[in-house]
Amino acid sequence: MKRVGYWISEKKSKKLNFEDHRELFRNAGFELVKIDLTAPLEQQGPFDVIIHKLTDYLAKANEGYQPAQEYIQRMQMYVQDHPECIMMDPIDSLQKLLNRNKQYKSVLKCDLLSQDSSVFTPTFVQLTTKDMEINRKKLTEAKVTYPFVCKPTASHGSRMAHMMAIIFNEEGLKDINPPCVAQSFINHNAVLFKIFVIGSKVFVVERPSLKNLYPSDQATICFDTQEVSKRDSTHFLNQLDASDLDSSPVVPDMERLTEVGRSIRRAMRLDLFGVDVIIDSEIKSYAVIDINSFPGYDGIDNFFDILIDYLKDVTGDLKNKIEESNNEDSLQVRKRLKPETEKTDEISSESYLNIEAKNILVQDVPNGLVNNQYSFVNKHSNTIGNSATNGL
Ligand SMILES: O=P(O)(O)O[C@@H]1[C@@H](O)[C@H](OP(=O)(O)O)[C@@H](OP(=O)(O)O)[C@@H](O)[C@H]1OP(=O)(O)O
Ligand SMILES: Nc1ncnc2c1ncn2[C@@H]1O[C@H](COP(=O)(O)OP(=O)(O)O)[C@@H](O)[C@H]1O
Ligand SMILES: [Mg+2]
Repeated sequence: MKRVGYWISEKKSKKLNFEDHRELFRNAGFELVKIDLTAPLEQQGPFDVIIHKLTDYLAKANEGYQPAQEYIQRMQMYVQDHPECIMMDPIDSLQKLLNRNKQYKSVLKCDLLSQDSSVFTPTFVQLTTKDMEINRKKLTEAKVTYPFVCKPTASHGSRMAHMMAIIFNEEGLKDINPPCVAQSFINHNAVLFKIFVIGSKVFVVERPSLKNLYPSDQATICFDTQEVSKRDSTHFLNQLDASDLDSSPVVPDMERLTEVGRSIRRAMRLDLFGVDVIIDSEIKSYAVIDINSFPGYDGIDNFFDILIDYLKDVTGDLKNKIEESNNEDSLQVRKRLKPETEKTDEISSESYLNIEAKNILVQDVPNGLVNNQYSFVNKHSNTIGNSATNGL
């Protein structure tokens, strides 16, 4: 029996019904061990794999909160002392997510952004003062355009991380609340695509998003992101204006969305994460606007089966390769091996798109070729039918 150490918050554990899946893990040969971060890890191990969402503690540790620093250090020491233990989403990778400025800079380094001109991250700049002149200059230099979204620099660690403002004009610069990242607003017909990644598997779920917005003399709008992009959000900002209702519906290129997930995985060395992507309603380019560690996977019904398959992958073939290697520090070898496994896995990976929260759309990409025929699996009736891309 392989031992899987895990640490996620109580809230997340309940949301995912994590504990109810112990039996499923056991039947697959994995014993789930809940990690107690307040106690030494050596006595709680050994762990073959560790899965976690430590972003909030890491944010607190960065702020100097001592208990959180101890928890993070405990985890890091364990992984350092046990190179045979595979830690998903290493702390260094999480650090890049916690600060939106660093996060967007990391996205810019993704190979996909240099290879595919239709994938981008909207222009952004970090603002650290309320001084309107300084901010005006920085925004101009960074080519940030009106309207823009002001996002707290810290992406995790408190409710404030999700309180944002949309600034429409120069007068609105007085509403900037530093430290924040200002990012050009991209009109996307109020449709958000959440890419959910579980190792080499990539899923896409459609969500409501913000309506199209234009530069104007209107006052700054403040909003809580948790109210606008959930499956059932019905915020006034989700309702497209009548003049935008006619614009053509956004049809996602599943292969491109899948590649966004893979490319970010390669660049940021993450295993369990989500990417928020919007498609520019004018030029149809794909904008990466947010990366989340261990998201809710809402809409991925068989999340645990897929996670278990991934655990089998990383504790099976990959681990054998690591153990066979005695030339180098095995942790280093593991780090270099990850992209290799990814390449072979790519052939078998599938993408799922949840349409109107009822249908799961399965895209077949045989041998990496894009196939325009999709199969809808209705979750309620289990019936299967076919539809072409433009039938969405
Ligand atoms: O489930 P958690 O741990 O509260 O984290 C949520 C979660 O990642 C959520 O993603 P999703 O499940 O809705 O895809 C994130 O939503 P957004 O991408 O819409 O912001 C939340 O931000 C996460 O909360 P937190 O920032 O506390 O990690
Ligand atoms: N640059 C942008 N252009 C248009 N809409 C955006 C942009 N950035 C964010 N949004 C909207 O705001 C929501 C929250 O932004 P996001 O960066 O994902 O914050 P959070 O980390 O709180 O999820 C998104 O789901 C999307 O609806
Ligand atoms: Mg988001």
